[in-house]
Amino acid sequence: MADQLKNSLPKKPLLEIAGLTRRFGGLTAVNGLSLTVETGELVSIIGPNGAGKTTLFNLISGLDAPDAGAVTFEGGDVTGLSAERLAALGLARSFQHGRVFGNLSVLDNVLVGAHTRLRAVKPQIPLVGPLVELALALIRPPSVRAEEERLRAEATEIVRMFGERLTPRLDKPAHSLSYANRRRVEIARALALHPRLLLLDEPTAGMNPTETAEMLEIIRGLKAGGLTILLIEHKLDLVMQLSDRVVVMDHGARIAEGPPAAVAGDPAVIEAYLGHKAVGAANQDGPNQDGGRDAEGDAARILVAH
Ligand SMILES: Nc1ncnc2c1ncn2[C@@H]1O[C@H](COP(=O)(O)OP(=O)(O)OP(=O)(O)O)[C@@H](O)[C@H]1O
Repeated sequence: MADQLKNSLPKKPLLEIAGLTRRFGGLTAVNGLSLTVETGELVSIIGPNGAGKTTLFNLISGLDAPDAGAVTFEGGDVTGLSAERLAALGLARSFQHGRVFGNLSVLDNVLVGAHTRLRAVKPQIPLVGPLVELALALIRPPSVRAEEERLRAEATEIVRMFGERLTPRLDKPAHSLSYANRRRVEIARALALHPRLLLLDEPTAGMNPTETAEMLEIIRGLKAGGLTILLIEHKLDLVMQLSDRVVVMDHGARIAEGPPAAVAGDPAVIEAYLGHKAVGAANQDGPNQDGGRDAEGDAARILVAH
């Protein structure tokens, strides 16, 4: 009976953003944005350079606080919570330029994610708690050793998802890895948190077509496993293949939303990309000078071709 009642109630979205706003001086980077993500969905956020996508991620993941609006995660208000608290609640993210602990090995980077998760679920005893933890770390009783072994096995398993790219490098320091591999490590670390929601900020930036295709398969696998994903991605062919829904931002606001094919054919979306492309071409210091890539030009071509 209780189950029947539960099933008949309207399902709450996993993530709900309402009227989110962030200003930097006179610039409104995110402007009254509202958005929902349902459990199991893969929603992509696209938009030209400077549209406000990363700022939006920073607001959702607790790296920055909004000037107005609210973020609700699993039905609870999480607006303004710290990134660490949010990670403990199951909200993990990767960064646009990849952030790893350079001096730690691949495995230890991933273990950081697992430990963050464990710290969150363990009861914290005020004052004596840290002393008990220190004592356990020094004495390493069998129960602690067994838990460490279990975590290492789990972290190794996560790294194996990235195949020959990462598995032979388990013990290598992260600073010795290629850029693409550092990005993979970062995603592996986020997965070790056992996230309920994974935020991926341009996971294929700086990757060649082969690496991009590999990452597409990894994200596809995560989605097939039921993980809810919010993705920022400039490579629109990847967005078109992966997304259940696409949200298009420009100047901090949502200008379109819908299934990939519908969004691709939306004249406002094409205009936003082509407009930025024209500005970028006319201005040598413009946003298209980002690492020499021409993502907006590529995006505009894909949209027009659709
Ligand atoms: N800390 C900050 N201080 C001042 N302005 C900022 C700050 N962070 C972002 N901005 C500005 O806010 C706007 C949105 O930036 P944001 O990085 O969110 O865009 P984006 O859509 O992620 O762009 P890209 O695709 O190039 O990564 C830009 O004009 C940017 O210059």
